[in-house]
Amino acid sequence: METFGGRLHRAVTERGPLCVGIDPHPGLLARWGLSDDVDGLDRFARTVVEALGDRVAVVKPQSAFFERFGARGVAILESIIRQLRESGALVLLDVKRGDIGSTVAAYASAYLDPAAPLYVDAVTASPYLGVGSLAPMFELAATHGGGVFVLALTSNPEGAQVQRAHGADGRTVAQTVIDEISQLNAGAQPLGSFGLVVGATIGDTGHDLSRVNGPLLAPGLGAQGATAADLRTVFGSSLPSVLPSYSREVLHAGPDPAALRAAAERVLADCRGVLAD
Ligand SMILES: O=c1ccn([C@@H]2O[C@H](COP(=O)(O)O)[C@@H](O)[C@H]2O)c(=O)[nH]1
Repeated sequence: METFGGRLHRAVTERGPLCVGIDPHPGLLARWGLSDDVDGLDRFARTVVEALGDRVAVVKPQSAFFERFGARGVAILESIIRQLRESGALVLLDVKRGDIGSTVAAYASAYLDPAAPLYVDAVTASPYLGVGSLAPMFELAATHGGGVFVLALTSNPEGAQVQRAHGADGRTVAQTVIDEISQLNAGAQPLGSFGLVVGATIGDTGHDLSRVNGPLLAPGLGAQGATAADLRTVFGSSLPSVLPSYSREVLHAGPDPAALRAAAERVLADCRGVLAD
C-alpha cells in the first residue's frame, strides 16, 4: 500500500505544488449568481470539481460551508469527495477535528476508514487536546495510506497567543507540535504522511521546521494577504515541502470553468517560481 506521503509526492510531481480549497462562502455564491441554498452549494462545488479535479494535486473542501446546510449539505460534500477522487485529485478535508482519544477514534473512522461515506485522503486536525490525543487518527491513517495535517502556526492573527506561548521546557506550543509530528515522520521516504498547517501570513517566527519530513500546508495566500514571495520568509530551507493553498483567490475567478483553471494556473506559476528557488 502506498503511503499518503508517497501519493502526495507523486501528485505534486505530476500536477504541481498546489492545493485549491472549495469554500462556498455566501458572498461567493452571490458573486457566481447562485442562490444561498443547497442548489447553489451543489452547483458551486460541482463547477469547481469539474474545472479543477483533473489538474490540481490536492483539493481541500472546507467542511463548514457544507455543514451549514445540514444533512443535504453533507450529502453534497460526500458526493463531491467521490467525484474528486475519481478525477485523480487527492482530497484533504478541512474539518480541524480534535478531542479526547476515544472520540478522536470515531473521527478517524468517519474520515480515514475506506469504508466510511466521507472517506478522504487526508484531514486537518487540531492538537489543542494534546498531539497524543490524535494518535487514533495517526494510526488509522497509517493503516490505510491516509494523511493528517495538524495545526501548528495558523494563518489568523489570533493564533499566535496560544501557539507561540512558551511551555516549561522553553519551547513554544507550536514547536512542541512540530517536534511531535517530526518524530512520526522520521525515516519516511519520499515524504512522511503527517503534515503541519503553517500559515503563509506569519512571517519569520524562528520556528524550526527542518526535521518535519512531511508536507507543510500553507493557507493564507491571496484573500488573507500573503503572496507566494512570503513563502520564502516563512519557510526558508523547508520550501521544498510546502503545499501552497488558495481558496477565495481562485474561486473569485468563477463560475467560468476556463477562468477557474486560468486562476489556478496563475497561482501555481507564482508558487513554482518561489518553490523552485
Ligand atoms: O491556519 C489556517 C488553517 C486553515 N485555513 C483554512 O484555509 C482556507 C483559506 O481560505 P482563503 O479563502 O484562501 O483565505 C479556509 O478554508 C480556512 O478555514 C486557514 O485559512 N488558515
